[in-house]
Amino acid sequence: MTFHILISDPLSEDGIYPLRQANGVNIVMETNLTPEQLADRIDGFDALIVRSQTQVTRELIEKASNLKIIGRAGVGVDNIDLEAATEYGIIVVNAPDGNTNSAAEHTMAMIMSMARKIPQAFHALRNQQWDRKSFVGVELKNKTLGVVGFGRIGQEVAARAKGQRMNVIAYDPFLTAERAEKLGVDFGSVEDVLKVADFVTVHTPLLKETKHLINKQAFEIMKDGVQIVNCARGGIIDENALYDAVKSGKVAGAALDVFEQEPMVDFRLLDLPEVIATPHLGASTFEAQESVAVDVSMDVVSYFTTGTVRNSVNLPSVPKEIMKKIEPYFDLSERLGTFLTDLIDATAEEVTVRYAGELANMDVRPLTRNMLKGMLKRHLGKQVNNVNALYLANQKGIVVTEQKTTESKGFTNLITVEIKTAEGIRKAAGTLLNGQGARIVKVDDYLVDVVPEGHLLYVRHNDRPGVIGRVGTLLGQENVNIATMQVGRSIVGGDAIMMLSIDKPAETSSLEQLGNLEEIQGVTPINL
Ligand SMILES: NC(=O)c1ccc[n+]([C@@H]2O[C@H](COP(=O)([O-])OP(=O)(O)OC[C@H]3O[C@@H](n4cnc5c(N)ncnc54)[C@H](O)[C@@H]3O)[C@@H](O)[C@H]2O)c1
Ligand SMILES: O=C(O)[C@H](O)COP(=O)(O)O
Repeated sequence: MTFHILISDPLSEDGIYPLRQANGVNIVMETNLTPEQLADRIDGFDALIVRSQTQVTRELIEKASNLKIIGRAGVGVDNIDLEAATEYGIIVVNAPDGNTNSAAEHTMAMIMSMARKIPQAFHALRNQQWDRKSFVGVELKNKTLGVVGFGRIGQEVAARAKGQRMNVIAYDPFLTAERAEKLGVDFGSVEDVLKVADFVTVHTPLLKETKHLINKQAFEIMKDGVQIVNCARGGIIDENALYDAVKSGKVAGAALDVFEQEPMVDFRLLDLPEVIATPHLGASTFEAQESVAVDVSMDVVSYFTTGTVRNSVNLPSVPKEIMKKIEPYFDLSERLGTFLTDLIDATAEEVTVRYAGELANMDVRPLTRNMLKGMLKRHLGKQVNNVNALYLANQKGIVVTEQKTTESKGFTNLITVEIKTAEGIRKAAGTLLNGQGARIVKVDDYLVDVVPEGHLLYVRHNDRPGVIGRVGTLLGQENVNIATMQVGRSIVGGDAIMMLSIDKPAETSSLEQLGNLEEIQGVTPINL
């Protein structure tokens, strides 16, 4: 049987030698196809290998009736419709480590070029102007670099910036004080970073949460004369807001490798002399291209020879027999992870998952991974799945422990998730009720009975007469319909909680008003 592979973006020829050496493969390289031509060509291929340029849309996937694996020779998978790929049973693999170094080096090259106005000076010289006055730069030494997104590339950039004698302050939802100390950087909230940085560089994926993370308000809190870099993804910085901030003089320099639309169509930013740019070249080195092509080719070969892959972005690796028994708990596990993450406003350091009842006699590792997926997806987005969740948690320094006991306190099975942060331990327990689906039955030490889906509000309050009524009245006035309400308390007149299920997410202003009500200690929205 022949395995047909289409490579639709330029890949290093040296890097695809694992494909060339494999038996039974037919490799087609067509790197100039329009989306329409690609859609016409895709049927009949077993594998598609891309970089960031090919848009692997749902429409394309629906036309690809033989497609089994998509290889992304690079990190970002935002050009691939992962939901559609998963839905159609197509494995997506990427090459997460292969271009880290090149992207970090490019970021430093951009920072230094921007600080010393090298592209502008070169441009003038090319035009035969010997101008030494217009291009006075600033030193990096003793300046503060703010790194937003402290993953593989963010950390490599920080290490290089320290080599330039810069101070580094970073923000990442997974960065703890201990880890920051170990890596020799300061850390704080995203606002802390933006307020003190002389240079800001972003290294997050493009997610719903990071879209326009650097916007008008973010620019307002930055130092006057700040310089800003985006070598991660177009869209993390709001380009209109950046244009205004540069025009007003607030931002003294911007270095961009990536854009909201690629290939670029709106060149307005480049009219500004303070802006320098490259056309998405962060990973464009011989070394990185060879490395990502080798990684992704090896995974494609491994897939069609053994059925296994190393860097899956969407493949649940669960043995069939185990899957059948524990499958009903997959969704509950994931929701418990997301529920607790929404509840906690601090970085997870340790996670313990306790399985009680019949589950204690089974291999529940896939459930733990699913819970971690629920926990991590808020910040890592689509790249986290059942296969890579534990790896990613460990990479973030989170210690994960499973515990089992056959005693389940009245439930056939009970899954309790406990998350330890610098602020203490929070926990939630859930079960499947016979015929009635999933329930969260305990939050911290409060007994509840909550269906873990939709929009929830977790309200901490003092157990006093009239509080529940006031909450109901206010939400009514705000046109928020309460579907269900659960109340739990420690002792009469002591601390208590309300878990409300509401029909639509509450506006920030409604949450603020709720939080200001008498006897209310705090309100946390949870979206499952
Ligand atoms: N310009 C290029 O050619 C090029 C090359 C390689 C990678 N990239 C892009 O760089 C980005 C980072 O790549 P990586 O390999 O370091 O990924 P990574 O997954 O190792 O790191 C991303 C980090 O962002 C953090 N994060 C998520 N949401 C956040 C938020 N709201 N605020 C702050 N941090 C947040 C995550 O916790 C994670 O630690 C990706 O978007 C990738 O596609 C661009
Ligand atoms: O996410 C990535 O790996 C980079 O953006 C590189 O993209 P490229 O493969 O198109 O150079």
